[in-house]
Amino acid sequence: MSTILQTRGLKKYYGKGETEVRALDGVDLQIERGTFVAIVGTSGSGKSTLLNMLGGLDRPTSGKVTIAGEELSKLSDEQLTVFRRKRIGFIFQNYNLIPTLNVWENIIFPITLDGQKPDKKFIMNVAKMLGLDGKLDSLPNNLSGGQQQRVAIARALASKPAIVLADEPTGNLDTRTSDNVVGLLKTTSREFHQTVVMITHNPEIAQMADYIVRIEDGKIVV
Ligand SMILES: Nc1ncnc2c1ncn2[C@@H]1O[C@H](COP(=O)(O)OP(=O)(O)OP(=O)(O)O)[C@@H](O)[C@H]1O
Repeated sequence: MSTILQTRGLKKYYGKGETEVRALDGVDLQIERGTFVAIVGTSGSGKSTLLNMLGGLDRPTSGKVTIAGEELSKLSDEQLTVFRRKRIGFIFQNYNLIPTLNVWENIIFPITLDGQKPDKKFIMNVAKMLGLDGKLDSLPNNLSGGQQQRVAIARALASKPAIVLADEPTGNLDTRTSDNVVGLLKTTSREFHQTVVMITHNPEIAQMADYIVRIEDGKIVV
């Protein structure tokens, strides 16, 4: 196995002096290619901050994030945006689908934004695995929550990113749908050799991961 993602001495402090919040306080993390990792911890422990740093959505106060050999702090904002679009797929709790675009258009949206041609065969395969092949012409509003989240997963996988980052992807779903969605995410990541890092509050969902990373007060605890 090879390391796809690594952090060293990662810190993110918000504010200064008495109001300083140490959201991340020295995180050393190493994630191997193709693994499915759950990040757990109480509210305010630093999970979303960590995911934002891993995805290059925000810059750390100090420390390093290296993805596929690329150290993110060495990239300009513009380079980081391109790197993110090409190498990282994001899945959020509230799906973030575009209501005026149908399912297929939503799935390929980030690829077209990047000026690339979608790999139709690959995406159809992903859509099929996620049970969306009969829904490609539907608008998001006509889908259930679970179906909308599956569209968001297909969109995240469509550009074949090395890493998929998911922030509470099942937060708005009932237990059975959550199990299904995470099971599918696990299957697709295995099938397409993608690394998945997922935040969850739900211990049962966390148990579905290959590894669990627990974070407390901005630090990883074992
Ligand atoms: N932009 C910000 N400005 C100031 N403080 C922030 C900011 N973002 C997060 N924090 C603080 O950093 C700490 C970690 O927040 P974070 O959102 O990473 O926690 P979390 O574990 O994801 O929480 P939750 O499970 O509730 O989403 C919290 O104390 C939070 O209040």
